Amino acid sequence: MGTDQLTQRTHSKRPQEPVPDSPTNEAKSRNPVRYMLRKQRLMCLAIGIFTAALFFNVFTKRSPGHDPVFVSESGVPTRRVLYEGGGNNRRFERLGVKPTRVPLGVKRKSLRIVVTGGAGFVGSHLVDRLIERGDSVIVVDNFFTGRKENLAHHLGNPRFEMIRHDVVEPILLEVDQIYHLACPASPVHYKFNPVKTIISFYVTNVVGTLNMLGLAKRVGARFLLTSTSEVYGDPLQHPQAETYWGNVNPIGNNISLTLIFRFIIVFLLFTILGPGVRSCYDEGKRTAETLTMDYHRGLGIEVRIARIFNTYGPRMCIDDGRVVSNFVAQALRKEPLTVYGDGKQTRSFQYVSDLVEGLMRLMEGEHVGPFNLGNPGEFTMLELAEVVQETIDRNAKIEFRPNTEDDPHKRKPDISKAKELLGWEPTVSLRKGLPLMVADFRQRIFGEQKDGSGTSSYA
Ligand SMILES: O=c1ccn([C@@H]2O[C@H](COP(=O)(O)OP(=O)(O)O[C@H]3OC[C@@H](O)[C@H](O)[C@H]3O)[C@@H](O)[C@H]2O)c(=O)[nH]1
Repeated sequence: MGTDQLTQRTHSKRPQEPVPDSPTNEAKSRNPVRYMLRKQRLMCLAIGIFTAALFFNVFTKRSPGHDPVFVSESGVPTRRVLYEGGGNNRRFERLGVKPTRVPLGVKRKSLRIVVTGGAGFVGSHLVDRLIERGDSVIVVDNFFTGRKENLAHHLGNPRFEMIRHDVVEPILLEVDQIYHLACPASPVHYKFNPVKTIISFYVTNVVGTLNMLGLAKRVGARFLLTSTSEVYGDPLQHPQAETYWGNVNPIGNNISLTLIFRFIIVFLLFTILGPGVRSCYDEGKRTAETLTMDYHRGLGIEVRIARIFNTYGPRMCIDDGRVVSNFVAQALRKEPLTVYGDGKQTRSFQYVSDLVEGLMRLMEGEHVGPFNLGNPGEFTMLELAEVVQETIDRNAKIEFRPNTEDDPHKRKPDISKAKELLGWEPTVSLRKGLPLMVADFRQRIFGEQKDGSGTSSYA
């Protein structure tokens, strides 16, 4: 029976089956999807890539508008936009800046970066941005003016390390980039005892810079020096471009003087003339610039030089002695705002996030510098006092005090070079940045009052 039934079934079905005319037709008729996958694999792959690209472009692009501090009001994309954004790079090409675009799906190489003075006001904001960008950061700080609290939020992060170390001593670290910020920057610190300070300033600026340049040479790292607008002294050119050699009292020397010669002259002048002269800072930084360029020209070290103009923002030392921190703290404490001299001297105030953006662009760019990094908006000290009054307390009083010796009469950066070559310009106005600093100061001053001795002087 079995054999008969089988024979019959087979026999009866045979006429209904299509006669396969080729193996392709056979496969197509059995499973068309499988056929597509097997025979048109390339096409499928292309469709897959296209779909993935569409997905990542549409759903993973971050809007730069979520962070008010780092967003360009003028529409100039920030570094973050350069890395993650697309399409808006024609503007940079026009400016001659090479936009850095990482191919889709390929992660940017994480860098190892040392920041000297990284626990300070500017340094800690820079560290925040570098960590946020995905780099590993080692902070080297002697905590002379830097504060651990500025970096407390990074403790425990495996990409963050903090070393108590004075840059006047050599240090060996395997890093790709060195941001050299270590140096107290407030006139209060360097005007207190100039004769003594000149030595420590020269040691910090000269030996510290030499040590970090030496490190850059040993490990092949790129080195960025944070110099200062003070190198222009009391400028005779206004605004100051990078080509201006400056007007620094008391010797009015130029950058080509040799290190030892300059040191001896400045030291002797301090000893003879006594305190009151501010050039220990100016000269220290000018010498550091000279050394940086010498290492670049003579030894081929990759260097960058930033000349930083007056900067303000959260985490500034409250009793730093600089004008913005003084005015803000005084207004909050209901004390009179101390205006030195007639208050007609001018300065340009940049918010710290703008500076950090400029430093990072400079480091990543192709240009040695020097570059002025400052906000060209110019204010007299009386105008600044007015903005502080508007922001904190309209009834705050003004108290005039004698001005300090050699105080520059005016200062304003010409930032055409940074605009053109780095695609950088400040985006945070004084009226927008000041409230952010006030919020931080308010919290720290009144927080300190609660934790402190309990005096009612801040009430
Ligand atoms: O309470 C104050 C403090 C300062 N001032 C005046 O405000 C002006 C600015 O003084 P600051 O001490 O804030 O800063 P300076 O411009 O003198 O130096 C600064 O410049 C650039 C940075 O690189 C330097 O780190 C910093 O020293 C000066 O004219 C000063 O006389 C006041 O009117 N009242």
